[in-house]
Amino acid sequence: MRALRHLNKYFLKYKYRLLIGLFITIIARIFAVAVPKFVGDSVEIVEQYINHSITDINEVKSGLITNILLILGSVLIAAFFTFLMRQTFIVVSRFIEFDLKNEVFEHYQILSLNFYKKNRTGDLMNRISEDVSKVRMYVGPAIMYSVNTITLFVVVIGYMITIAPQLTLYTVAPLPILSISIYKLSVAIHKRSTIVQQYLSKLTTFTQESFSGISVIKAYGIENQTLTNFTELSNTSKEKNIDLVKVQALFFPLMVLLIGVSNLLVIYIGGQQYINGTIKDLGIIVEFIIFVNMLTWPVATVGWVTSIIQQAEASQVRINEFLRQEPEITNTVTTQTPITGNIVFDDVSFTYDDTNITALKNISFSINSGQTIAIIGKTGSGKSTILDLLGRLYDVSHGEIKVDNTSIQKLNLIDLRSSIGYVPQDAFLFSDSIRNNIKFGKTDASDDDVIQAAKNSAVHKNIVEFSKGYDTVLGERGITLSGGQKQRVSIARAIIKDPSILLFDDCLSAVDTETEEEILNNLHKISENKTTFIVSHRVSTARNADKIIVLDEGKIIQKGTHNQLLEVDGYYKELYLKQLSEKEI
Ligand SMILES: Nc1ncnc2c1ncn2[C@@H]1O[C@H](COP(=O)(O)OP(=O)(O)OP(=O)(O)O)[C@@H](O)[C@H]1O
Repeated sequence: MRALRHLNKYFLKYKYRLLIGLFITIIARIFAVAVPKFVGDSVEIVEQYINHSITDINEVKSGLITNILLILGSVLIAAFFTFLMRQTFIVVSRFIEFDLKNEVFEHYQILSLNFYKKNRTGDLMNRISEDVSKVRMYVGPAIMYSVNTITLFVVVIGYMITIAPQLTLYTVAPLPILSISIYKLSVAIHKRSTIVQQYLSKLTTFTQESFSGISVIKAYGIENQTLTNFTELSNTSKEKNIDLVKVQALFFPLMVLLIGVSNLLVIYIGGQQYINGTIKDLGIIVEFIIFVNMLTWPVATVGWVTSIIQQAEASQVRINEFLRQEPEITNTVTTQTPITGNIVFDDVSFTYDDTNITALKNISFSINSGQTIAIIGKTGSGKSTILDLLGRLYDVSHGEIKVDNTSIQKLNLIDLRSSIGYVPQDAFLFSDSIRNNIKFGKTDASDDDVIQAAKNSAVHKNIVEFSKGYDTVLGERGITLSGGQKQRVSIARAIIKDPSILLFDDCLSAVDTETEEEILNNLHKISENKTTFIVSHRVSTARNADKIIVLDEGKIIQKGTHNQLLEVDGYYKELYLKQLSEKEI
C-alpha cells in the first residue's frame, strides 16, 4: 500500500466529494436494509391470520398494503441514493485518473532524451494508460465497494444479531469462504488476463507493422509468410483467451453455490429453531434469506477488491518509478537571459552514456551573431551531436559551450530553447493541417506569417496545389508529403519562430539543387541577424557560409571558408571535386 500513498494528495483534493459519497452510501444501505424487515413483517401478518391471532381479513389486507408501499418507498429511495453513490465515487475516480494522467504526462515532458532512449515507447504509453486505469479501479470501484460493504455489514449484521444471534452465526459462517475463494479466483483471473493483454499488444504491434510496411511486404512477396506468422500469433492468443475464460466461468457458479449453502443453512437451522421455539415467527427466516442474498455480493467484493488493490499497488509502483526520475537537464536559472547568438565551443568533448561512443573530441570554434557556420563530414562524424549540445538536449562531458559569453548551463533553459529554431534530420510532422504544423513554431502566427514562412522555404507553391491548401491534413488519414516537401514544411516551422539561432540538420538532403539554392538565398536574407548552423553532406549547401568546419570521427579536421578550404588538399576539396564532376555528368 506504500506506493498508493502517492494518491493521498488527490484524496485530500476531493475530500468533500468523498465525504458526501460516504454519507450517501450509508443512507442508501439503511433504506436497502429496511426492505427485508418489511417483507418479514408481511409474512408475520399472514402467519398471525393463519394462527387466528388476527381474524379480521381487512386488517391483514391493510397491513400488507402498508408494507408493500413501505417496501416500494424504501427501494426507490435506496435506488436513488445508490445512483448518487456511483455519481460521487466513480466521478471522483475519473477526476483522479485525469489528474494522474496529466501529472505523468507533464513529468514525461520534462525528462531528458536519455530517459526516452532507455525506455521503450510502448512502456511509456502503458504506464500512462493501462497502469493509470488500474489505479483508477482502486480510487473508484474499490473504495466505493469497500464503503458499501462495511456499511452494509455494520447495519445488516447488527440488526440480524438483535433479532436472532445464533442463526446469524450459522448464516454468516460460509461468507468468509466465499470471500477467500473470490480473492483466489480474482488473482488467477488477473494473471491470465495479463498474459492475454500481452498477446493483444503483440498482435497489435504485428498488425500495425505489417500495415505500415505493406509496400515492403508486397515488394518482397512475403504475404504468405506474414500470414503464417500472424496465424501463429493469433492462435496462441486464442489459447490464452480460452484459459482466461475457463477461470472466469467459475466466478458466478461459485457465488451461486455458496449463496445456496447459506440459504440452506438459514432454512435448516432457522426451521429447527422455529420448531423448538427459539424463533417466534416465520418472518424472521424469510428476512434472513433476503439478508444472506444481500450480503453475498458485498462479501464477494471483499475478495475482488483485495485483488484490485494489489493490482493498483503494482501499477502505482511502476508509475512512481517514472515520476521519481529526475530530469538530467534542468533549468536552474529563473531570471530571464535574452540571447543574441554569439556562440563559442571551447574544447568540447561528448560521450553518449548508453553506447559509450565519444561522438565529439576537443571541439573548439566560435561564431558570431549574424554569421552562418556549415558543418560537413562523413556520416557518424558527430555533426548532429553539435546541434543537440547547443539545444542542451545533452550536457557536454568535457569543455564548455558559451552563448553570449555565458556558459550554456547558466542560461535560462526556456530562453535558450525558445531562441532556437531547429530543423531535425528526419522531419517530423504531426497528423494535423499543414498550417498548424507550421504554426507549431509560433502558435500566435497570422495566416500571412505562415504563407511567408512557406514561401521562404520554397514549399508554398506545392501547398497551394493541394485542393485544401494550407488546411490539408497530413499523416495517416491525410496526404503523405514527399521527403523534400516534409523537409521544407519543417524549415518553415523553424523560420516562422524568428529565432536568434537557426539549426538546420541536413535538412536539404531531399530537395533538388535548384530548390536548395532558392531556399539558401531566402535564408541568407532571413538570417541576417541570426546565427545559423547548417549541417550538410553537400558542398553546394556549405559554400556560402562564413565558416566551414569539417568533422571526422568527432574531431575537427579542417576549418575555414569555402575558398580557403579549396586551396588546401583535404576532405573538403575532394568532396567539392567529386560533387562537381557528378553535377557535370
Ligand atoms: N542518441 C544517441 N545515442 C547514442 N549514440 C549516438 C546517438 N546519436 C548518435 N550517436 C553516435 O554518435 C556518433 C555521432 O553521431 P551523429 O548523429 O552526431 O553523426 P552525424 O555526423 O550527424 O551523422 P549523419 O551524417 O549520419 O547524420 C555516431 O557514432 C552515432 O552512432
